[in-house]
Amino acid sequence: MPLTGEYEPSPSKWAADQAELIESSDGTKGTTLNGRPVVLLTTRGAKSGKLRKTPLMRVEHDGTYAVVASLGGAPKNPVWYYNVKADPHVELRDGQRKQDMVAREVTGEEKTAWWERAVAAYPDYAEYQKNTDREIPVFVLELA
Ligand SMILES: C[C@H](OP(=O)(O)OC[C@@H](O)[C@@H](O)[C@@H](O)Cn1c2nc(=O)[nH]c(=O)c-2cc2ccc(O)cc21)C(=O)N[C@@H](CCC(=O)N[C@@H](CCC(=O)O)C(=O)O)C(=O)O
Repeated sequence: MPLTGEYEPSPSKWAADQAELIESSDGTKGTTLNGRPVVLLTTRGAKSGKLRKTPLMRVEHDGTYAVVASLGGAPKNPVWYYNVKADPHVELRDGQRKQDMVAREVTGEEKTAWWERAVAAYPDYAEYQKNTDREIPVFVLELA
């Protein structure tokens, strides 16, 4: 069931602009960062109930996606992490394809495997993790 509701752009201009470019071009523009593919995650705000759209690096393996709550290695999780914990029903846009998904935070060996895939997709994640004591969370997205 697709997420419906009022969209509230991110106050982070660069993210909001990229989200807007991806959506307004039906996923044909704005889908890279530093030459690496970017996807768009729609979550439901845990307090406002509004739709939030968050560009994230594309991490995919055998048809399954993961998203990484890196926030550049900041000491705290991004807000969208808490939205997903509160309501795991998300929408993932990868280019022109949008899918309703259920997000599940991974731990242990599963996390280790997905972390390797994430770093392969976007090597900066390894740097971010080095720069913070926070263990950067990873969600696997499964078809709803
Ligand atoms: C700025 C903040 O955003 P955030 O959810 O913390 O997410 C921060 C970043 O992760 C986000 O900007 C990402 O898009 C940044 N980012 C990546 N961020 C990542 O964490 N990982 C990535 O791989 C990544 C890649 C990426 C690629 C391109 C790009 O343009 C941005 C990229 C935000 O939106 N804050 C809002 C609140 C949003 C919200 O969800 N509010 C909740 C309530 C929250 C609460 O108060 O409990 C609600 O609506 O109910 C605000 O301050 O008003």
